[in-house]
Amino acid sequence: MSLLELDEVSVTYRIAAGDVPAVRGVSLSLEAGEAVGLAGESGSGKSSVAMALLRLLPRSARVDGRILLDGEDVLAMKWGRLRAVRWSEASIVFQGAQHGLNPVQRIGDQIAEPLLVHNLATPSEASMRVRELLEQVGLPTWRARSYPHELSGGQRQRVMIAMALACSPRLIIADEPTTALDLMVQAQVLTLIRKLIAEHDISLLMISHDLSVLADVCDRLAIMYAGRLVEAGPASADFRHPYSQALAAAFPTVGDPASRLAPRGLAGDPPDPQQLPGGCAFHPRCPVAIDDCSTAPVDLRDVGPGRTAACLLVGRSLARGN
Ligand SMILES: Nc1ncnc2c1ncn2[C@@H]1O[C@H](COP(=O)(O)OP(=O)(O)OP(=O)(O)O)[C@@H](O)[C@H]1O
Repeated sequence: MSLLELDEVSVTYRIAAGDVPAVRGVSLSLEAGEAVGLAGESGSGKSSVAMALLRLLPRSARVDGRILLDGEDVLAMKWGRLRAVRWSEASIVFQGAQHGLNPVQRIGDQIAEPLLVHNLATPSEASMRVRELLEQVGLPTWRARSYPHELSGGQRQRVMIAMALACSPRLIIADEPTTALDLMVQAQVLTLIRKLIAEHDISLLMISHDLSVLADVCDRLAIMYAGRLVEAGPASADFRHPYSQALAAAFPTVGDPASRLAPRGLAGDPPDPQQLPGGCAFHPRCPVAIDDCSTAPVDLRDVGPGRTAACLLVGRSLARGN
């Protein structure tokens, strides 16, 4: 049994202007000990997937499909069970540490909070655990008495990671954990994440718009476009879907400043979810699209060992001369 299984998961926001289909039928599984990356441009629905996993979406969002965490149906959980699952079985590290920390509470108290709220430790056990966690994320133990504004962005992100580890969850969901950081600090935090998931046998679902960041940490990658998965496969192998290829070309290597300044291969903008093009939603931006791409429905299908892609043209690539 997979640790996490998403079966045809959709997220629809209801707003005054109608329904926003942000996530459309995403199926994905994550095995124990595995690190899976979820990539896609801004607005592709990655964060909506992450928030749906622990039912953290606003009330305006409707989630359909099934989400199984260690075999248990997250969408059917009673409130008390859901609270127990959050932090202890799965926790989230959010984008930009500054949003996740309370500015008027000491770092140590914030890390201890999930342990105390879940009755997993006495106050003295919790403060010992806080020291241990600070060491694990590479911060001196005296930092427990600091306030968030006394820390750099990288140090705050380390605190967020310590909080996520506090209750020893089996799964960590990391949503753009390094996006707000400068390149050197980004590399240090990625190294830390790699080390912690290996040492503690934690599964990771990591979300980023930057495929090179994900490829650095993850075993498998799944690519989203306009709310759908367009490709999933091993992180090491070559991508087959034209969108994945364009995204990979836009971010060729971790921390390459040139690629940030001049993303290649991705002209135009993603579609408005309320006005999705027919056929393959990527066809208006696709450099190799043919007429059928604008009309024919495209589902994920096997295109190689452990790899699926939703593109009519994959497999016809020789004929296209690529
Ligand atoms: N509360 C909301 N109400 C209405 N629409 C929303 C809401 N939250 C997100 N959306 C829309 O859902 C779509 C997917 O957004 P989401 O944040 O999941 O994408 P993302 O890939 O994580 O992007 P980013 O990297 O910018 O966070 C977008 O079109 C977004 O505008």
